[in-house]
Amino acid sequence: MPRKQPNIVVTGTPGVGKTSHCELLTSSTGLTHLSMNTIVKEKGCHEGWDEEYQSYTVDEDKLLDVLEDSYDVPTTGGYILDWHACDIFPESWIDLVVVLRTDSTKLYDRLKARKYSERKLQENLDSEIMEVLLQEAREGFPGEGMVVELRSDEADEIEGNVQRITEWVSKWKEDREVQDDDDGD
Ligand SMILES: Nc1ncnc2c1ncn2[C@@H]1O[C@H](COP(=O)(O)OP(=O)(O)OP(=O)(O)O)[C@@H](O)[C@H]1O
Repeated sequence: MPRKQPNIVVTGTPGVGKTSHCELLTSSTGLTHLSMNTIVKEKGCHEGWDEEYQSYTVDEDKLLDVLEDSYDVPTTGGYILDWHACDIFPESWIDLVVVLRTDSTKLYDRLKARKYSERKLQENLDSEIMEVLLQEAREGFPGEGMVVELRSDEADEIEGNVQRITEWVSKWKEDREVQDDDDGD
């Protein structure tokens, strides 16, 4: 059975604005925000805390099992998956990948405000400058129009991005309804 609602991945380097976008998208689209950071922590999808990186070492297989078994992500749809990586998600689960991008000086300020270590800060800045997540998204989701790159430098850009994604969701649903009607004929 095809999904009645789409699944969207919102990805990007830490600090780029994923949470800020997802919170607004939840109310404008009616989709459910699933933060992988929260699920990893709450459902124990990890192999412990890494002191050096100040983050959990994620058990990706367990995380995918939880998304499938507890949330029915691939079959019911209707989720916004918020994660700083996208290559763990099977292509068949996902309808759109949004890669948020930001200027490195702005990212520096945002991560500095979080008191990231110099090493972690530099690694994330390098990742943003090298477009690591954009490449990952394009390789993992090669289908036409699957990956959208959006700027998240200024606060007022968030609203425009949210509007654009919300319009995409409406169109996706309309197209499915037309298809269902055609199949019913
Ligand atoms: N487009 C933007 N313009 C100005 N400030 C922004 C923008 N997007 C996010 N911020 C600010 O940057 C900080 C980080 O944003 P946010 O938590 O949404 O990032 P994130 O990508 O979800 O990070 P993480 O991956 O660590 O969860 C917040 O203080 C937020 O207010």
